[in-house]
Amino acid sequence: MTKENVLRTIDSPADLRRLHRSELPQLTRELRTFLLDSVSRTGGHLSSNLGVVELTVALHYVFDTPADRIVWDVGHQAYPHKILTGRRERMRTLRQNGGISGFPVRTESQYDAFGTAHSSTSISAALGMAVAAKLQKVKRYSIAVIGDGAMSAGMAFEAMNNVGAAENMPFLVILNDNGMSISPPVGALNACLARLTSGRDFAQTSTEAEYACASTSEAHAKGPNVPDTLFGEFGFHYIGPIDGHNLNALISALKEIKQQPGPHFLHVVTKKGKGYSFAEQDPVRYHHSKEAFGLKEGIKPSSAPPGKSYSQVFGEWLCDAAELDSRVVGITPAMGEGSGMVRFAELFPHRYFDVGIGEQHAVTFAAGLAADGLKPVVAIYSTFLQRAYDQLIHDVALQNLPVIFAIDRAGVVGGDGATHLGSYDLAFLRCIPNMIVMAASNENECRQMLYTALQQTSPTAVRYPRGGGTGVETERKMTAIPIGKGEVLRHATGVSKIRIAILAFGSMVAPALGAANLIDATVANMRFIKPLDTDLIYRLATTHDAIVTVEEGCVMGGAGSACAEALSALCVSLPVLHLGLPDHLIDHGDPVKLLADCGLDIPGIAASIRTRFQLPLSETQ
Ligand SMILES: Cc1ncc(C[n+]2csc(CCOP(=O)(O)OP(=O)(O)O)c2C)c(N)n1
Ligand SMILES: CC(=O)[C@@H](O)[C@H](O)COP(=O)(O)O
Ligand SMILES: [Mg+2]
Repeated sequence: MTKENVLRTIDSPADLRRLHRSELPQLTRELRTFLLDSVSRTGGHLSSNLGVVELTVALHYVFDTPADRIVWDVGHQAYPHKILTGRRERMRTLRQNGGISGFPVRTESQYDAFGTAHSSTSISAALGMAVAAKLQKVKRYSIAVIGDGAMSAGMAFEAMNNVGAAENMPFLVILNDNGMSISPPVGALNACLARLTSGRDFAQTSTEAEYACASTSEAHAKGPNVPDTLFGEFGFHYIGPIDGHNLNALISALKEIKQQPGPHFLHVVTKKGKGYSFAEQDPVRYHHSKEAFGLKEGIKPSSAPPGKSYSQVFGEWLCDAAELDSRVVGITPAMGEGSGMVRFAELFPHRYFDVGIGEQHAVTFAAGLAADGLKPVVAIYSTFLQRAYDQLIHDVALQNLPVIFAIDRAGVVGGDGATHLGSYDLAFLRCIPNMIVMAASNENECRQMLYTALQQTSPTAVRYPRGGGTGVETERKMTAIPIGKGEVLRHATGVSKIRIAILAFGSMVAPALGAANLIDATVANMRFIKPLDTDLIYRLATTHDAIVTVEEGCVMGGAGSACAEALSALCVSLPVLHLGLPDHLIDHGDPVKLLADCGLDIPGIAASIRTRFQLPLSETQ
């Protein structure tokens, strides 16, 4: 091969497996260069991918994919895997409308054995696959690749607790230990891993190959019942830790593992951001880039949109609230940066709890804090709150504990796509007794709603979308909003023959106002999904000919459904149109376009109303 052309010849792992082992180092160099170039053009997850280049090459080199199954935990590190499994050219479409996903998706490729994006599912899924292979008498390997951050979640431990189901089976868990979650790691497991990696003098050179082989055989010599680490206690043959950038060591270890019955646990140590100095130095910033960036310059802070994001508004409010009330504590399940809590963590280190990836624990931990007199604020993305649903009901709501849920990324999120869609929170929160649920229509209202939440003695949720809002300034002064009260922002002027009232929720208030200007409708900012302002609904329903509800959440069971239930209970009958996120998955892409595709922008809302109520264009423009 001539220089710099190996990657071009790899259209599938079968091509990779035809390479001579001596050609692999060049392939990994080209793969890393291609990855960097590609992500710098599209944006997306970077540091984690840079860290698994050698591991990905080694896995596809040693194992017979797609027959052998690889489950990538979270899947944000699966870009090298995508590049090597026939999607090299499509990387330029990554996370864009109609392009390939930033996560493994079964329908995208036969090499994506299992869809991931929410963390810590890989061991369970791969274990299921191993057992399925055995029951179906198929010979194939099942492999979970899980990061040290994802490993700390309850699900990973539930799966390991069940690993006896894979006794003597070709089952392998690879722990990719880069000593980082998105943020620096937290917790006892991390400390345990740090002891493992520092306690053993694992070499950084080719001698590691021998080390890996030796320790594999050693593990087998001991037999499955001899624990040598925490993972050994669970029943794995523990191998490692080995240098995850040493291709020879990786290949030797994997080949050795392949020869022996499982379950195996291979502990590899990698560097997040490997090979790109900006990312190596600042893996937190380079975990993910929202957009394209110059490789020489790196990600610029100036690329942030003008105005405050909702996460910033939340973070500022949290600092102010903590200043005012010493009972306020902030909790994040491993999303401190994304949730806007960096300043709070600096100012109030003893009142800041990054509990690692552990949404269930975060919520019940908050319930405990609230039970004993504190004011816990759980900052959580809508999509990740799904994981703590029972804790929300059983531990918080049933005991009516005043936990505040600051629900970020509610609605369409953009590049992360269907797995991260914050579509369901309104529907799944509004049916829980004792809950108060608000949706912020702009940044200032978000601040005031959070303040309102702090005054409550019941569990209270404030939801807001990813990114910025309307750009309004936040007032320093905080005033509680009357519970369960909406407000009319615009009155129809009477130009239209059909008098329409739009009941708008949260982020849909602004586009609803825009649409109302086109079709001449009344617009109410409902503010509360629960308790709903039924007086306002009654007043509007009895003075208008039709009601339209608009929300950035699933139409089924959401805020609009709550309004329909209220109308029915009030015995008011009139035509109602519900607008919101449809009953199908919303893929990745530009969030503005995705919302427009759902008819949730100004022209879309106006068009849906015109069509439904047969408003002539001439009458309403
Ligand atoms: C249930 C869940 N909570 C939070 C996240 C957000 N998240 C994505 S990657 C990540 C860090 C994962 O760390 P690790 O597994 O060590 O992988 P690394 O990024 O270090 O490669 C987090 C917190 C998620 N995807 N799923
Ligand atoms: C993979 C994952 O879950 C996170 O990295 C997520 O992509 C972050 O999303 P935000 O960019 O919205 O914080
Ligand atoms: Mg990690």
